Amino acid sequence: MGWNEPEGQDVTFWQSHFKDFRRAFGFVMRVALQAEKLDHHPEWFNIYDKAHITLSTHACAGLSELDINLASFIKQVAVSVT
Ligand SMILES: C[C@H](O)[C@H](O)[C@H]1CNC2=NC(N)=NC(=O)C2=N1
Repeated sequence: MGWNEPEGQDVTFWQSHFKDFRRAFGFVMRVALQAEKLDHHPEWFNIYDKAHITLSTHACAGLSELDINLASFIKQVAVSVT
């Protein structure tokens, strides 16, 4: 679990070891609600116990404060899922 180094224009978060689908999708749901609140929407992938999120800001074709803000929220949620 963790962030990759920014590669070019985005930052990717991955979490591959949730215990099951319920936890992985619960994580995605919590991030979705925060994304809607911030009006800032990730690109993501989920299969069973894996969730993979890519953050970028289309408006500036790169990273913005909103990505950093959402990234820190995502990390907090991810570590709180047991
Ligand atoms: C109109 C609306 O505020 C914009 O289209 C928002 C919506 N969500 C967004 N999400 C992301 N990731 N980047 C954006 O530039 C963006 N723009």
